[in-house]
Amino acid sequence: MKVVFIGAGSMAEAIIAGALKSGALQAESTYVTNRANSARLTELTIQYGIQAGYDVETALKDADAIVLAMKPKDVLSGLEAIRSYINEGSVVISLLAGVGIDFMEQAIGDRCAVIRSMPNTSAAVGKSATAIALNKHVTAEQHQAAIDLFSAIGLAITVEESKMDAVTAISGSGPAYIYYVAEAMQAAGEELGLDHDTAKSLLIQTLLGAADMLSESNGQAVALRKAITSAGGTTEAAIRTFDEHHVKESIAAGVKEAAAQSKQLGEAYKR
Ligand SMILES: NC(=O)C1=CN([C@@H]2O[C@H](COP(=O)(O)OP(=O)(O)OC[C@H]3O[C@@H](n4cnc5c(N)ncnc54)[C@H](O)[C@@H]3O)[C@@H](O)[C@H]2O)C=CC1
Ligand SMILES: O=C(O)[C@@H]1CCC=N1
Repeated sequence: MKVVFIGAGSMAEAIIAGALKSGALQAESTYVTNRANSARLTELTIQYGIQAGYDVETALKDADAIVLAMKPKDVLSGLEAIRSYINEGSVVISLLAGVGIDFMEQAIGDRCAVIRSMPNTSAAVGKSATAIALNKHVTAEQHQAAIDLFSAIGLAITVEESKMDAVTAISGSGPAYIYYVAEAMQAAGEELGLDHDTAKSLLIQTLLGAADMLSESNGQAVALRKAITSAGGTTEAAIRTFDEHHVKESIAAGVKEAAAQSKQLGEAYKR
């Protein structure tokens, strides 16, 4: 499968790395281009053995899928670059936050498969949570190929496009919320007298273990928390303090604000 990435940033690299490793992509038929940074293209060629360069004709001709991997603000220049290579059999996969399917259809013509996706940066370690939304031209085969590509970098599910703001707020930005909690726990551990590395090792293993427990129990967060919380014990003291500070409500408010921001950013890319 010939796949061309328009944009050579961190999301493109994360997907390329995961998909090459899993065999969903082959180096000889994976192309990447960017706007200006040729050193970056050389770096990707050396690291992954993929095809990188500025010869758009070679890259885009007969491509099975074109992945838009630039920042949303550059979407029009990206769509303009690919427009003359699009035909009825093309598949355009967008990674761009907030850019609506109808916006892309208007720029390249409402004639080929367009798949809007929202991965996250954990793609770099094969653990993205990716949601995709499809336009009406996507065939069952193209849908499966997209699921296979994103499954190579983690979990891949299909949603209605109207859910993308919620998806972005939960899993697109989500890793950052966990890092935010990690920052606070690391700082508190050090204030309590642990050295930096000890606090870090304990914290990382605690997050990994909790994520595995949550996964194995099929998301039973409340039950898992209660199992740790002894009456009159330390966890109870912590949770009581969190509740006094309305931490749960604050997190929910933050997630909702992210969704509102996603919606607002998307207004500029709607037709
Ligand atoms: N970072 C994240 O957590 C997530 C990012 N995304 C989306 O992924 C996309 C890419 O993000 P990053 O990789 O962080 O961006 P980045 O800024 O690292 O890379 C963007 C690349 O696009 C290239 N580019 C821009 N216009 C171009 C054009 N017309 N033709 C060819 N190349 C062009 C730039 O040269 C650069 O190589 C964004 O749209 C973002 O919304 C999606 C999910 C999560
Ligand atoms: O913060 C952002 O806007 C992007 C979208 C999801 C993750 N990062």
